[in-house]
Amino acid sequence: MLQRPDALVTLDNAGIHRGGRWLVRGISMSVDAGEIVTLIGPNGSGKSTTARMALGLIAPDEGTASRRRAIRVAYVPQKLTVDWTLPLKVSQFMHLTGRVGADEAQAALAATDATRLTHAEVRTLSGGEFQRVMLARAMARRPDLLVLDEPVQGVDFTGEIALYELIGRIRDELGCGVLLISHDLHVVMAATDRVFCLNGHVCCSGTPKSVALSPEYRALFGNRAASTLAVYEHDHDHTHLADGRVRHADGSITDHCHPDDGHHHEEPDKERSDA
Ligand SMILES: Nc1ncnc2c1ncn2[C@@H]1O[C@H](COP(=O)(O)OP(=O)(O)OP(=O)(O)O)[C@@H](O)[C@H]1O
Repeated sequence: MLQRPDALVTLDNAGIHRGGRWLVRGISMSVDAGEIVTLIGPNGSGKSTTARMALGLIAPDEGTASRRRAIRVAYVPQKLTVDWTLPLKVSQFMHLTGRVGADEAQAALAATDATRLTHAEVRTLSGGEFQRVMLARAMARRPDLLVLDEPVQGVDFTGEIALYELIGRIRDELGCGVLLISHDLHVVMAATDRVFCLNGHVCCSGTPKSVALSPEYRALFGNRAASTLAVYEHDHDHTHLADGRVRHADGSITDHCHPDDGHHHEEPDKERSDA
């Protein structure tokens, strides 16, 4: 794969092998500065594993993972291991790990519309409020790369739209690259520049331009929502077997998927056909 000059992070044919099987394999992707990239795929398809490789938390057993030098990364994981029985105010939580100035913390809370939560107990926050605080905390570190694992988990649909808009604004303000992860995200905001669909490998990738908006959506959220939502749809035409082999639509079984498997019906972004 050609190294993209603006790439913050690049995975090239990267794979992770654990417990006698490949969790992901042949992953080639990158995130550029100022770009929002979304990983979608079913449970266990390797989204978090891929993100962890991109972050450098785990090293690929095959292929390479490279990051731009001196890159600042903020990672909002799917689960946080914090003892919520301890009283902890949002203001304290903002400074829990890493060096964040009081002004930066306040500015980030303001940017995520969470100023009024500054003195709230973290354990009393609603799902959407907590996500805003998590985003503020990540934003306050002024990262070059922001990695968000399931940022809309537990957030209602209207809140989901607002959060995606917020992530877009953070990208605009910081000029950072954003890697979003969602376990079955059919709805990706229009501001998502590229989508990679994983299923142990990159099934397909490209711009989320296969828009399929239902009239119900428009009725529910209005034109503003309609303009920010896109549905990225495709069909899988092969199945990954437990032993790592692949069963194809015609019933044949091979060791690997092939480029002509038919995953690639989504027109890849011509300039970015690096998947
Ligand atoms: N350290 C490990 N050892 C063995 N298997 C692992 C390890 N880490 C993850 N896995 C397995 O790898 C697969 C991919 O996991 P991963 O968390 O990357 O998937 P995901 O797409 O993020 O899933 P979800 O949508 O459920 O969060 C799963 O089957 C998981 O059980």
